[in-house]
Amino acid sequence: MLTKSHASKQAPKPREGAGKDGAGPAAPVAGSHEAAHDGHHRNPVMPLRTDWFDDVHVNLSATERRTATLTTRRSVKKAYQAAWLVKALTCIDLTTLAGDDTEGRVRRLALKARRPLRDDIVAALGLEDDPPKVGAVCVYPTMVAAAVKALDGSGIPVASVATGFPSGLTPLPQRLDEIRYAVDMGAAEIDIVITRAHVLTGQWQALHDEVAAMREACGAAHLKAILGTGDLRTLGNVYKASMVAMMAGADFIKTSTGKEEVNATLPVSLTMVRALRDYGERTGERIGFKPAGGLKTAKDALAWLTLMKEELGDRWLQPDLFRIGASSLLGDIERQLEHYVTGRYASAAHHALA
Ligand SMILES: O=C[C@H](O)COP(=O)(O)O
Repeated sequence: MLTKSHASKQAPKPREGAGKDGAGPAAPVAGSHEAAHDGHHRNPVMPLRTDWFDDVHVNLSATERRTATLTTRRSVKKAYQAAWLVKALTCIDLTTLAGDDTEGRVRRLALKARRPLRDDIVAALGLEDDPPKVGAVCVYPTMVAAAVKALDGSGIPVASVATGFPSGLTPLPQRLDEIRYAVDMGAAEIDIVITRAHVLTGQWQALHDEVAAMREACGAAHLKAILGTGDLRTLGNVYKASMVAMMAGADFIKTSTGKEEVNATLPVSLTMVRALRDYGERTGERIGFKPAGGLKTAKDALAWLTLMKEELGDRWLQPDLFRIGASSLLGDIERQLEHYVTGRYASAAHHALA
């Protein structure tokens, strides 16, 4: 599905200052040994290397065939499904990004983030000693302060969208200011949106410069780069935009805003995950992946967990490298877990929030 003129199977050694093919240094230009305030390693910025993707072509039908098997094969056996669903829950970026958001809604979401499962379900699963919580709460910049306050002491980070989300079409200085505002308010993660026009017109240096500037504005906060894949037209563009975002220091690459006509799909996700794997092979960096937008069912969560496990291995099933961005996924996961422990389904209204 991905073809390159050079042999992609030759897995290069992790970076120690030199690029894979010896054609030039892959050394970082900033922050090589940086850690975020939570102690996690940061992906350093490296110069743009278009030769890493110039000759990459992504075969759409092969990609679709590969992803079709993810949902038909029984990769996750029934007995393990409950454990996988709990795992998925810990990787959710519990999100509210609506025009009618209020601080009250954000506080209710934070309560749900702290205790995403009812106590009786937690007890029946034998998880009382270490009850699960979600990966992060994701909100608009003006809601960050309320979210930080409501999550105080929980260890759950607040993620903020920024940079003129969802279109990203406000002037760059304002977009950078928006990042700094969200960080000042206490956001530990910033979900930026890229300028899709840079991808559609092949302006890779402009895209690199933009994301690198955003990363600098993030300071110690992690940068998650939303590609808006539904706007990018081809899987080749998705691969290239993923590569450039990672070169510019993105700690995570994320599919969608949830506001495009087409949001997270498995073929797009496979393409991004392959880019992430190729980038890791060339540089030694572990980049996170966040599918987002339109993911609503436990079945969706299992499909994406299977993708991560099969393509990248168990290390990418942890919230520091995998998140699912969703405003309405938690309810179905809770419903399925309730069914697992009680043998019956409650009505959806019982799991109305998130
Ligand atoms: O970043 C997360 C997305 O905005 C969530 O999209 P969703 O509302 O379709 O779940």
